[in-house]
Amino acid sequence: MPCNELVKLVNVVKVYGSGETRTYGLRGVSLTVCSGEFIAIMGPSGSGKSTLLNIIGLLDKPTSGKVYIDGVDVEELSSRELAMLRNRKIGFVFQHFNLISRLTVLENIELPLIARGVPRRARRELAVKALLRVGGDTSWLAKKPTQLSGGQQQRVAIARAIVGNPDLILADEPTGNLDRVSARTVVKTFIELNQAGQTIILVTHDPEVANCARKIYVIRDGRIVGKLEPDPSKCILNTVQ
Ligand SMILES: Nc1ncnc2c1ncn2[C@@H]1O[C@H](COP(=O)(O)OP(=O)(O)OP(=O)(O)O)[C@@H](O)[C@H]1O
Repeated sequence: MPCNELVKLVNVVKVYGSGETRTYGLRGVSLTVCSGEFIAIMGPSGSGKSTLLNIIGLLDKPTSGKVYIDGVDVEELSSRELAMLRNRKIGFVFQHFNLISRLTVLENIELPLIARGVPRRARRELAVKALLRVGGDTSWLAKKPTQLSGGQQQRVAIARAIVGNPDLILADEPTGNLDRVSARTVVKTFIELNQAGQTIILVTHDPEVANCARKIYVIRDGRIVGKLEPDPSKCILNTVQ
């Protein structure tokens, strides 16, 4: 199948600090992600997984190297254009959900649409649709995030990530804070989104989550050091009853 290059990194290096505190986040990563892929990134603590995801997600800039999103060289963009590209193309899911506690579930899900100027009624419709798509319930809409369980909060966070129909979902340890049953539900949601055509890049420590992806990259000490073939029989959907 031809590859529509949604993400392309060329020799990306990220250095934090300077002088004695100089630390390498990434030491030269080249990576192409085609539309429709579902990639897991695994590696030990401090290997550069979050740095990589933040650079792909345009939350951070490389020290050197190139980042292209859907063919656009992001270095050429103003900060406003960058924010617009991020808003339209990328949805984020985090380990700690990162929902805003003083807003309701509905308001949290609507956030990416507010930045785009979508009118209120259309926002609500899209938010409800996104919530139902991830297995959520409309009775959650008026609640505050803390009134929900961890697994439910993560579903709300996924709804927020997909509400604007982004090309790419980036998930940083999305099951890291969940019990096994909730983790399973969240992974099932990602699989369904991917089967519907969504591109997903997911960082995880958990082999039972990585084995649900269609490709696994291993990162160590700031470099992609290998690619593993996922074993679906060891995917959490097939191991947790
Ligand atoms: N803001 C920062 N300032 C200085 N060093 C940083 C910063 N962010 C990351 N690093 C360093 O960069 C390296 C890669 O960190 P990163 O958080 O990307 O790893 P990780 O694989 O996501 O780790 P974990 O699994 O523990 O979350 C580590 O040595 C880390 O200490």
